[in-house]
Amino acid sequence: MLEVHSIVKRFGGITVLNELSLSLQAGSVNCIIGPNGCGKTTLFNVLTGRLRPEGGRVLLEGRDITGLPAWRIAQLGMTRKFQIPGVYPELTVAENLIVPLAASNRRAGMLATLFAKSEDRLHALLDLCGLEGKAEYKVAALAHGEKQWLEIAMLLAVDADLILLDEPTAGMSVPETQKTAELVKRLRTEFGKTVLVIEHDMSFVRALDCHLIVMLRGQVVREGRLEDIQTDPEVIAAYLGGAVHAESE
Ligand SMILES: Nc1ncnc2c1ncn2[C@@H]1O[C@H](COP(=O)(O)OP(=O)(O)OP(=O)(O)O)[C@@H](O)[C@H]1O
Repeated sequence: MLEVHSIVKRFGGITVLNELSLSLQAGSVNCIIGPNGCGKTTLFNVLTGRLRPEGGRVLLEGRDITGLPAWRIAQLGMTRKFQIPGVYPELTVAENLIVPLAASNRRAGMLATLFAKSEDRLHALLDLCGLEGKAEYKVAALAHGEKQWLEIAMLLAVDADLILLDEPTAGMSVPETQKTAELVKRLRTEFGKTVLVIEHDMSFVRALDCHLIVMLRGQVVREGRLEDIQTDPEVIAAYLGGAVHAESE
């Protein structure tokens, strides 16, 4: 699905991404972990076209997308959630989903059947984000966690193949965090999506039970399952020690 080759990104004299490489299998869930400032969000900005790298290449399903504008990369099938919910607070839950549904149907040239087809998809999306009973609520009235789930469903509505989530559980309670992990897993199991998540919350990482990518100083230093990498001395020193400690507090 995604191949990243030797990406370099500098800000002034500081190299934030230092020949970073990684690849994602289609239909997999992956989680990037790493200490503050190691370049996780910068990587997302490069992948999605918000930042142009000084070196390296990004291939999406074999196609070179390096340096393309963000709107074009979104059109080609990569979509992204920021930390803060990107929802329309003055619209209802259903309306928030209809906007991206309409956009994706129009792209697919299905304007004539837009409403008939969207009805089924709308219900599937409401079910995914657990908001079927609140379809007519104004989004401004939702809890923080509900807004985050709604936005994940909005990403699914545009039908991109690769979904990037930047700290989707930030500001969530423990039950909300667990529910988010279940939702993210469903993106793969029910919808066949490839998912790349940045996350600090180790209870979420455990619940997600997925392929982990450990970043340190702008590079990928380890990959694997949590049980394999959590015993790695470099990972413990760099990140997991502090995170596991934070979880137990
Ligand atoms: N636009 C920018 N201009 C200058 N420096 C930047 C810019 N964006 C990020 N940086 C710097 O690059 C480094 C990596 O930042 P980045 O946000 O990618 O890290 P991160 O791993 O996502 O951190 P966190 O876990 O705290 O979100 C930091 O030192 C940050 O200050």
